[in-house]
Amino acid sequence: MLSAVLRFPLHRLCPGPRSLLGSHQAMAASLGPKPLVAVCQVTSTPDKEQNFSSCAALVRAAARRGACLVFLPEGFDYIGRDSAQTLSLAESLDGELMARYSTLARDCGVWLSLGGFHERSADWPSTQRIYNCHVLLDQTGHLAAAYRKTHLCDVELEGRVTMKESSFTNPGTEIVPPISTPAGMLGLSICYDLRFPEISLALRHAGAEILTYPSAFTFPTGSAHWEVLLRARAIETQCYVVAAAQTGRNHEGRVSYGHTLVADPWGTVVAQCSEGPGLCYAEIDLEYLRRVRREIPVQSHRRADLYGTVGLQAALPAP
Ligand SMILES: O=C(O)CNC(=O)[C@H](CS)NC(=O)CCC(=O)C(=O)O
Repeated sequence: MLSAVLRFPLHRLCPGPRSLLGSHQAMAASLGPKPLVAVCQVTSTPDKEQNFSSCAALVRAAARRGACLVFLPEGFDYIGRDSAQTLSLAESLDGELMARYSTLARDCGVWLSLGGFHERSADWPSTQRIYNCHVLLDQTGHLAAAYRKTHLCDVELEGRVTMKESSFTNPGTEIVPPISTPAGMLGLSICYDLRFPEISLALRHAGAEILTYPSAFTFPTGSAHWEVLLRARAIETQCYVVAAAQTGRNHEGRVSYGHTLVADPWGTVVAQCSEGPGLCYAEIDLEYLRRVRREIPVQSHRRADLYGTVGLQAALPAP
């Protein structure tokens, strides 16, 4: 049976991947419509089945609107009540849940950024810890990239927030070079990584045009830091910044800050979700990005002779 989404012209607003289009100049000359991205805000719970239905409904709605790349937040698969439950629900990248997302990407013909999948890897039997893995699927459902969160959130705000991600998660050991997507070159990070400008600069040096921070921020830290940090990363790197977020009550003991947003390379918030689960959309204008970079060429004004080469030493190839 044909699913409902197939009745809609899915690729109306989506040019093909950069690699198929050739150089930046060819892209600029192509005068096609600007790629549209969709950013999802959800309230994941420990119920994986329910979370999948909610996320899939948002992805289908985004595909109907013509988005070519859809972003889901950290913990899109589930948010566990405690670390024991979080560990017990985790799957591998070739498990059942990823297979369902792969089918979803293929059926809808969209790329999926699945931030913060709880991944059981080959070292699970020995470490009994998981990875916090940002999975990127292409529009045929194939794995385009996987980045494992490198900065783990071990934070204690006295009497308010206790997070000890390292007690159940192994840190990732590498940064992943930006990936060519139909919306632009995409650099992958996750949540707490947002606090480290070094990784954003490393991705920028390696050619990123869009940085993404799928997140599950706490309320006290989110209300003080979320938008400021996201806009700062956008301004410093002159990239689009896309941040899908968990919102609301995930379970009895946890509330997430929400405020899913997209900032453009000038730092302007160009899309934002309101309260509760939902979607926001943004056009990615790479002509505008290039203008911002031309007008304020910070990248060529850096004084590595004075303060070293933050981000440049990363083991990433230059574009
Ligand atoms: O554990 C899961 O299931 C999903 N992962 C998370 O919720 C992670 C680790 S506990 N949360 C953050 O990194 C919040 C960062 C934050 O709030 C800040 O930097 O202020």
